[in-house]
Amino acid sequence: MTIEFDRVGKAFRRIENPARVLRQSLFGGQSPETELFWALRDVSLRVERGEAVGIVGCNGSGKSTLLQLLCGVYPPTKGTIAVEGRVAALLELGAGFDPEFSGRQNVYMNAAVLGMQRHVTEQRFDDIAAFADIGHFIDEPVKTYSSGMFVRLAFAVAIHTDPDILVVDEALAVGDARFQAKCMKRIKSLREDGVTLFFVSHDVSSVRTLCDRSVWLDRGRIVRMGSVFDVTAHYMEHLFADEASDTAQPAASALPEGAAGDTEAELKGPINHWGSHIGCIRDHRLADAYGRPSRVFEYGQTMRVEVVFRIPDGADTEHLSAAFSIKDLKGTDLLVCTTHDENRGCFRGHGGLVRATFEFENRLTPGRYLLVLAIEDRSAPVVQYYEYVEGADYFATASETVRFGLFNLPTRIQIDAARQAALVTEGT
Ligand SMILES: Nc1ncnc2c1ncn2[C@@H]1O[C@H](COP(=O)(O)OP(=O)(O)OP(=O)(O)O)[C@@H](O)[C@H]1O
Repeated sequence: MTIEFDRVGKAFRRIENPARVLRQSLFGGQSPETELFWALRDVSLRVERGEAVGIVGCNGSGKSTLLQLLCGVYPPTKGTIAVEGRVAALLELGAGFDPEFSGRQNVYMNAAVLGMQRHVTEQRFDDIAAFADIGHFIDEPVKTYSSGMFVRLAFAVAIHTDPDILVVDEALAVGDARFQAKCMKRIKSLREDGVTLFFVSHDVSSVRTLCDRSVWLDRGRIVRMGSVFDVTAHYMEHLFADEASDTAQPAASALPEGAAGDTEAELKGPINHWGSHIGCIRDHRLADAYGRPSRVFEYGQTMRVEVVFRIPDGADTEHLSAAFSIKDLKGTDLLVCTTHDENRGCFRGHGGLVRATFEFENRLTPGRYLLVLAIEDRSAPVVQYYEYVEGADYFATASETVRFGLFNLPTRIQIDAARQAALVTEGT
């Protein structure tokens, strides 16, 4: 066991009437009334060494409070928290850095706070500076840094202090794409070394990439906890249901908690199913080039996705779109195809039932995948769903030879003798 939260609650005292504080400071009188606000309630959670837990939830749901309790920033109001191991945290920007000192001085101070001895920091300083990659700014006062530089340095220190538990709160969102990718890579390699990860992000796909478990918080309570795919799918369903029009009826999910597990038996039925016209998708099929239904496809084989749907009453057929996507079992979209983007207005003049057939060469490397089907209204920049089914079907791909990557593009390859070691651009 690395971390255990047992019926943890955290309350903050909030001033009920801020105007009264001002009045009291100006004119004296009765001190302002405060109320207890429970930012977290009854949170029980057990995390084993090496697990990666992604915390999701709307603004104010208690995610940061949970991380701060974990890092010991303040004690819980109720319940107990046990943490075994050294915690390195990237909480809010600025935490742990002194703006008046240079980056270099801050590295030493910050590493010391994180429990590293000075000679170890000395040995690692060049690696830290190289990872942060902020050039001469390393010797400038931190107050002159951009928020991106700040995160770079803070992250560089945190990952070089041999943490047992790494806690990352949104911070990566500040860095540029290259730095984010570098951090993701580094977090993954720390995970392989057995580091426990707590990760808060509004970006569900990075939670899915980095974490195997997830906790969804809402108004301080755990709504759902379990495999990352299952929890984030329900969380997204909730978000979309909120955003969709009032007529949208989120459907009860057909799959129980933990459905994103790995056995075939668990992968039946949709994980996520919602929309304003649920039921407009009448049938679908995965098939080979001859229309024979199949759920196993060879690499390079032609695959078909066939869908029959009823055009929703009153739908604007100019902007109606049928779409499918293929996801890996972590929920990453590997390919997405919509009639709107490929063949806009193709349903013009159609009414009643329509069949859409998508045919493509399977370039997915061996593995298991899920099919998402959607009937969309693309008249506005934000896609509205008449029906969305994540996990409409599941299939596997196979290959006689080893294939790397997620999927490969048809590539023309040419090999010939090179006359010199450099490539020369024609006509220059
Ligand atoms: N020190 C504090 N004093 C009073 N209230 C607080 C304090 N810290 C947090 N809160 C309140 O607790 C609730 C949960 O806050 P928290 O920052 O944990 O949410 P969050 O899920 O991290 O939100 P976000 O996604 O916006 O970062 C919020 O309503 C917040 O206003």
